[in-house]
Amino acid sequence: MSQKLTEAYPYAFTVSYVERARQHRWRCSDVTFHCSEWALCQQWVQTIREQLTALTSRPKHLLVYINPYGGKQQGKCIYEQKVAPLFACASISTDVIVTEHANHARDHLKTEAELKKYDGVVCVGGDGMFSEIVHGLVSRTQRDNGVDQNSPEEKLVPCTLRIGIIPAGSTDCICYATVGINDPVTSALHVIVGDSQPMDVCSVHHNNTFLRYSVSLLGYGFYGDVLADSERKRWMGPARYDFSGFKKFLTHHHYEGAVSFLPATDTLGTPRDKTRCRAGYVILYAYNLLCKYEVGWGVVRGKFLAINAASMSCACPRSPKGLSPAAHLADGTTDLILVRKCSRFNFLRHLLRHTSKDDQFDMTFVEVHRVRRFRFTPRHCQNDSELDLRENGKQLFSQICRDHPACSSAYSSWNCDGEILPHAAIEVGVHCQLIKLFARGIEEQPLFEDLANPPCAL
Ligand SMILES: Nc1ncnc2c1ncn2[C@@H]1O[C@H](COP(=O)(O)OP(=O)(O)OP(=O)(O)O)[C@@H](O)[C@H]1O
Ligand SMILES: CCCCCCCCCCCCC/C=C/[C@@H](O)[C@H](CO)NC(C)=O
Ligand SMILES: [Ca+2]
Repeated sequence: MSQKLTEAYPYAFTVSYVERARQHRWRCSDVTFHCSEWALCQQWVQTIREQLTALTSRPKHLLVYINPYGGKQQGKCIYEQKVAPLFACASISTDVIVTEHANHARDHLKTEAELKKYDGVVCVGGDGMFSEIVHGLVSRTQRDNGVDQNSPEEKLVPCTLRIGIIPAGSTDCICYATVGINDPVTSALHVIVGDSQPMDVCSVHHNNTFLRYSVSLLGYGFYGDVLADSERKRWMGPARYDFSGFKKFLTHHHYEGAVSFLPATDTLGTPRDKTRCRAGYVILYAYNLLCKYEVGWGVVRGKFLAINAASMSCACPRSPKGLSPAAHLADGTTDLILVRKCSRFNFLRHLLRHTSKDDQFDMTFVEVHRVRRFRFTPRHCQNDSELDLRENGKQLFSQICRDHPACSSAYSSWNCDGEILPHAAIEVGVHCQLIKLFARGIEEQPLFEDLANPPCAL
């Protein structure tokens, strides 16, 4: 809210508010009120300020990290031109750090940042930048609470600070799947009004050693290969995914192994539901504990083109309904999608269904399970020297071996939210609602917008 004293209207004040626009976009609008007397005008201004200050869910001081090299390298410009003026208008003060190298934000959060000073952390970038913030905050929280991240069975302590995402990346799938659009102004307004959306986080381990956290996609086979190839083509910007996607589609590699999983039989809903995760979805019973007892584990062995675990829909501009359209953001489960070896034609049909209304799971070579934990063991894991070399970190030799025609199709890599994991054999557990975002989930489009959604003052 701001107070304007112009000659034409000496007793006037202006209120800025959020207005809903098309396709989940939010915009900031102004309305100016005129008063007959100065004192009355002051009384209004003071009362509105008091009301706004009393809203404790709204952040007052934020720590902002900008990745100047994400997506089309517009992060700094997007923040300065579109977001900073809105934060200033809402009286939010900020400490801004423009990152100087990869993992700058993660390491700063993990060790240095004075987190007590802030009401939230905002990242300007893509899914990779968000992942840095998650790793920094989750690791810091576990360290501060004496929790050992290396134990796959450990119950992790939830983070208290909320995270805001100002989209400036290539895929922006986490922003898209939690807000409904990758639009910097909309995301800034969700931060300002103090929205809160809990979110699940998967921990990924290998041999009782912590590797990484994942919130969107863990993909072996097709999505792992696409990522590995596209990382070498970062100079192409977001188009690298299309190029590598086409290339890897033609390559058509399959990978052998066993997937064991603990089905989430006690939750409401399945991955084949027609219902979608939308704003206001309430979890009736949330698991924060990882299930210790290995009862009811299932095993699927075979040759796979893709093994995907989608902890959220993974909707993005490329695929507006996502890899698993009915997945939920905060139900403590991940949707395990197994695409068995099939013809190129059938795989193309499956991929194209991500972009249409048809069910991508309704195919004989695709199966999907909603799970709380899973493990993957590649077929040659026990005695294959290539894997031992990779897992010992001898990356150069491993790369030479992978490029050799005889070795090239034995193992893929895991795509973990856009980062490549160094191990093929992994164990994954879902930690229900470990983090919170400045978001509210995708809103249903109301029939009568004005009645259903009263405006919200900044
Ligand atoms: N200053 C920097 N220099 C180089 N790399 C950086 C810097 N800051 C962050 N990074 C790294 O850049 C990687 C990519 O960033 P980001 O996720 O923002 O964009 P993107 O990969 O284009 O988008 P998306 O992840 O949505 O596909 C991240 O993994 C992050 O660790
Ligand atoms: C030949 C036609 C192909 C059409 C295929 C459309 C399917 C697109 C599905 C995209 C899902 C993206 C899931 C998001 C993963 C992110 O974690 C990661 C990091 O940003 N992005 C990618 C591309 O790996
Ligand atoms: Ca989930």
